[in-house]
Amino acid sequence: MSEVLLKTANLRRTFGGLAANDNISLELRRGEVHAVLGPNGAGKSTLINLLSGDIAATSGEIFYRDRDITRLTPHERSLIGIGRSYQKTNIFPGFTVRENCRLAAQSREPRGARIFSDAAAWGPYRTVVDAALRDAGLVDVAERRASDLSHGQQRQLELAIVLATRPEVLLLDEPLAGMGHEESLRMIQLLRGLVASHAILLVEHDMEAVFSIADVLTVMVNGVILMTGAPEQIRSSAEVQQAYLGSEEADHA
Ligand SMILES: Nc1ncnc2c1ncn2[C@@H]1O[C@H](COP(=O)(O)OP(=O)(O)OP(=O)(O)O)[C@@H](O)[C@H]1O
Repeated sequence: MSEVLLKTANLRRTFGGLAANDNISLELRRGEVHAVLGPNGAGKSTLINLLSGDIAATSGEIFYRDRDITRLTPHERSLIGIGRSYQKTNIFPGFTVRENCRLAAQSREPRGARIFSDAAAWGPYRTVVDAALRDAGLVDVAERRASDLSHGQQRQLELAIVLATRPEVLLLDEPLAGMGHEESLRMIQLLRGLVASHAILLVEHDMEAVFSIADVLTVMVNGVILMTGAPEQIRSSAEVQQAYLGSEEADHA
């Protein structure tokens, strides 16, 4: 089996009296897309926020390889190889696509070592920026201003910005949100190209896309894991049908 990069043990987060995540134990492996499904309010965003460090766990642990990272800040997690995208765009609109990636690449350096004003200091980032642009399908628009990109290209730039931080783990929060069919297919193709070298956690409402790309699915309901399994197991589970997929299909009927 492939290498476990990120693992949680009995992770819990409460907001007042509500357990938004409770007893969450899961593993993200290199070479796998692990999708997290669940109805609105199930706790998916809370889980991503806990893994990225944007919110603190109430109890439980998060391990990166064998290191306990439960108390690390988001920046510290980014430095060791955990990258996340946000539902809300994280782009500098007045900068070019390439400049956005350069800034992200530079953020990997310890704070004192950053020299934003010196363009020559960006040289060492060229390789990683070029790779991020290539892997996110943006080579042809690298010199365009981010604000001039289409919605789908801006979502690709979100991905490029994360890739420029050289992560091994990608935490992707609704990367297909607001995309048309063609744009979604393009993004799925790009994600497929990244799987071999990364562990990918995907929160996404587009079921067709999720089932077309996920190797493992975790279904959450009311803050807890209902089931984790391969796509065919999830699809054929009566429990999952009842708790989630059935109601989703009914919603879209
Ligand atoms: N900052 C917060 N303060 C209080 N309650 C919160 C906070 N963040 C999330 N919650 C609550 O925790 C529960 C889980 O929310 P979460 O956003 O993680 O669900 P979700 O599965 O991502 O939903 P959606 O699919 O709608 O994005 C919800 O009941 C939500 O209202």
